Amino acid sequence: MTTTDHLHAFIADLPKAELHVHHVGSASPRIVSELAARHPDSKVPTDPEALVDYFTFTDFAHFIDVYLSVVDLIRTPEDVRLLTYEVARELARQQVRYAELTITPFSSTRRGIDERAFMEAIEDARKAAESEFGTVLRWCFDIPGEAGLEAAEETTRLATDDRLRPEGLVSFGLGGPEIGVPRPQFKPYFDRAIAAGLHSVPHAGETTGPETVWDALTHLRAERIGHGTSSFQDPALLTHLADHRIPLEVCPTSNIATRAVRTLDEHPIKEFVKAGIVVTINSDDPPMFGTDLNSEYAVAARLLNLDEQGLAALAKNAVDVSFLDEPGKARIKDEIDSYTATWLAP
Ligand SMILES: O=C(O)c1cccc(C(=O)CC[C@H]2O[C@@H](n3cnc4c(=O)[nH]cnc43)[C@H](O)[C@@H]2O)c1
Ligand SMILES: [Zn+2]
Repeated sequence: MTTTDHLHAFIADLPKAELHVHHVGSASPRIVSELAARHPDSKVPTDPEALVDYFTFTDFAHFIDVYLSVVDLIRTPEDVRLLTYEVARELARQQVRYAELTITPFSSTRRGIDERAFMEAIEDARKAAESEFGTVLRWCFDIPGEAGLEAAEETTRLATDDRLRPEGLVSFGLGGPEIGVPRPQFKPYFDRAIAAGLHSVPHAGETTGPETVWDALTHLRAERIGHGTSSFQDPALLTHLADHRIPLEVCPTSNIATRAVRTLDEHPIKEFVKAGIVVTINSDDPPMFGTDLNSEYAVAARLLNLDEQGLAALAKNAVDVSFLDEPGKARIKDEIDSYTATWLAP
C-alpha cells in the first residue's frame, strides 16, 4: 500500500462531522435519475452517466441554474423524506457521526409542498437516521438570497414559529449567489432568528470579496462562515477570524467546480491555517461536484501535508465548532482519539 492509499484508508473509517452540506445538493445520482424519470417535463437527465455532464458547471450562476432544476424534482413530502433519509445513509457510510444539513424550506414551500408536511418529513428522516444509522442530523435553514426579502421573511417565519420550527433546527444561513445580493439587507431576519436561539452561519466570500465576509460578521453576526474563500485577500480579516475564533467551512472541490478558485493548488486553505484560523473540511453539494467528505479530507491532507494526527485534529475541529451539545461532542472526539490511537499502534 502506498502512503497515500494508507491515509485514504485511515480517512475512510475516521469518525467525522460535516458542517456544510446542502440537502438537495446531496441527492445521489440514483435519486436524481429516479425523480427525473418520474417527472419527464424536467430537463434533468434520467441516465446517471449523463448526469456527470449535466453536473459540469461553467460558473456559479450555471451551478445555481442546475441546482434549481433538481429542486424542481422534489415535489411531495415523501420525496423530501426519502431524500433526507438517503442523504443520512450516505453520510453514515462515510463514518459521519454528526451533520448539519443546510435546507432551503422556501424553495419547497413556494413549489407547493405543505409546510407542516415538509417539517414532518425531515424530522421523520432525522429520527430514523439516528436510530438506524447512528448519525445525528441537525438542520440549518438558509435564505436563498437571490429570491429576495420575500424568501427571507418566509424562511424566518418557518424557522422561528414555535408551531412549525422543527426540533432538529440549530442554525440560520444565507445561500445562493452573492453578486448583487448585499448581506446587510438580511440583518433584521438574522436578528429575529438569533433572538429565537438559532446560530448564524451565512455563506460569504464564496463568489465575492472579503468585504462580504466583513458584512456577514458585522450585520449578520456570523459565528461561522460558509466558505469565506476570498478572506485571504484581506490580512486584517484573517487576523480578525483567527483572534475571534470564527471558523471557516472550507469546501475545496466545490470552489473548483463552481470556478470560484482555478485549481486546488491555488486554494487559500494553507493561508487560513497559517493565519491561525479554525478550518473545517466539508463537501457542500457532493454528487454535483463529484466528491464526498472522505475525498475532501484527502484533498486537505495533500494541500496541508497532514498525517493521521493532523487529519484527526481536522476532524475534531469540526466537532468542536459544531452546534452539537457538549456530551455529544465529547463522545465523537473520544471516538476519533481511540480510532487514531488504534490505527497508529505498532
Ligand atoms: O427556490 C427558488 O425559487 C429560488 C429562487 C431564486 C433563487 C434561488 C437560489 O438562489 C437558491 C440557491 C440555493 O443554492 C443552495 N446552494 C447549494 N450550494 C451552494 C453554495 O455553494 N453556495 C451558495 N448556495 C448554495 C442554497 O442553499 C440555496 O438553496 C432559489
Ligand atoms: Zn454551501
